Amino acid sequence: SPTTITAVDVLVTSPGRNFVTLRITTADGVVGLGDATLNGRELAVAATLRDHIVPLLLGQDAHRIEDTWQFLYRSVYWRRGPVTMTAIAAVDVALWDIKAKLAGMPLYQLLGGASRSGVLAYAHASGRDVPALLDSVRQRIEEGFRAIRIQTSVPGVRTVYGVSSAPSPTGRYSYEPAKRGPLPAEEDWDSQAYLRHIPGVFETVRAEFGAELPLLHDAHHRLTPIQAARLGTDLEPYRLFWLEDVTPAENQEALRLVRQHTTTPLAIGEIFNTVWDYQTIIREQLIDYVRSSVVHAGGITGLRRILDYAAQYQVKSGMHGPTDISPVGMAAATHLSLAIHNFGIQEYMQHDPITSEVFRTSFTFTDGLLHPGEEPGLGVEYDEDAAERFPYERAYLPFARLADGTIHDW
Ligand SMILES: O=NC(=O)[C@@H](O)[C@H](O)[C@H](O)CO
Ligand SMILES: [Co+2]
Repeated sequence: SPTTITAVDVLVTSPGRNFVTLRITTADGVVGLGDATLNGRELAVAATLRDHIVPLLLGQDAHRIEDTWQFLYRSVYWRRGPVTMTAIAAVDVALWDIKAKLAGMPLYQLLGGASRSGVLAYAHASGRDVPALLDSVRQRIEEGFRAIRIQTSVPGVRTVYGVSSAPSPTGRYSYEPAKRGPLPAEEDWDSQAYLRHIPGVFETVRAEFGAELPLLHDAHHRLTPIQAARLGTDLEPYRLFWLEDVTPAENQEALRLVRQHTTTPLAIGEIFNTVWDYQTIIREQLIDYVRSSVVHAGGITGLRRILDYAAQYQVKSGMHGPTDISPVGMAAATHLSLAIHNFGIQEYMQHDPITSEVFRTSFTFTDGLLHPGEEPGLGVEYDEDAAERFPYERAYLPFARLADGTIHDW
């Protein structure tokens, strides 16, 4: 039939950073794109797709999104996990792209239409010291952002998460955590120094920018539950929009202790990939925002189900949107963020301009709001010739050790 899948290509390219893209083509020549990028383990997903999933897709009907999702989720047998769920996500998003193109409408219309005029985005501001941080906040405000994540260095800690060491070629200070090279970079960490330092940083930022500007902060899994409770309490006077990944959450019950101590809103889950990772923390309302992106949580089909579950408990979306989510993933997120009712906020780190030589997007960022645009489907084109100019180079996320050498969460 015209919607039979006749080609499935796994495309690896590195315009500014590594990306994996799945391209599905039907008999009548309709093309769908899915983002399959898993930062630091890109080739694991590429191999899962190329060696195991592509043979299952050829000859199938591209219209059957739900059945394909259930087939891939259950027939793999070894359920869940970032590699499997990212591979399933790429298939899912590519099929939604095709279906929306066949329907002649932008994907958000197929998901129920717009529930708001635009998608509130937040940007990253960072600085090795507070003056540089304040400049970075000013720059983001000038770019039109209405919500800003604050990350800065910590006295006594040589390196630290979220702070770019030098401007990118475009002068943009966006922070690309993965470093190209044969081995991952080792970073140091000191939770007590961090806990002593951060409240004063927000005191200064609030004094400089006032009480209204929505401020976010990412603790990046580094605190114990009681330390997380301490930080959440100390930050209450600064009324954060959210405090993210405040403690590792494989043990979802750990958030009970944090919740008992603080009213600072909590966001968790960018490294989660199914609703089961969230079941306790959503049902017990231990978090306020679900951080999963479309790319790592089983696609539109997977993430929409997590967010519908979250909506029953007044928990909202806060989709992950770093540079290691490709423009395809960002477009999918923007469509879903526009359509769902329980939208919270959308992370938007802005890719290095070189990325747009491969990915041509039609989503817009205007006056602090993203909009997916009116192109049929996702609204993204992939330039395969350009992609070949940027060969893959292995890159790793850093890891952290404490002063005595003990491995710590990065
Ligand atoms: O909230 N954003 C983050 O935590 C990111 O910077 C993640 O460390 C990277 O995207 C992992 O690839
Ligand atoms: Co984060």
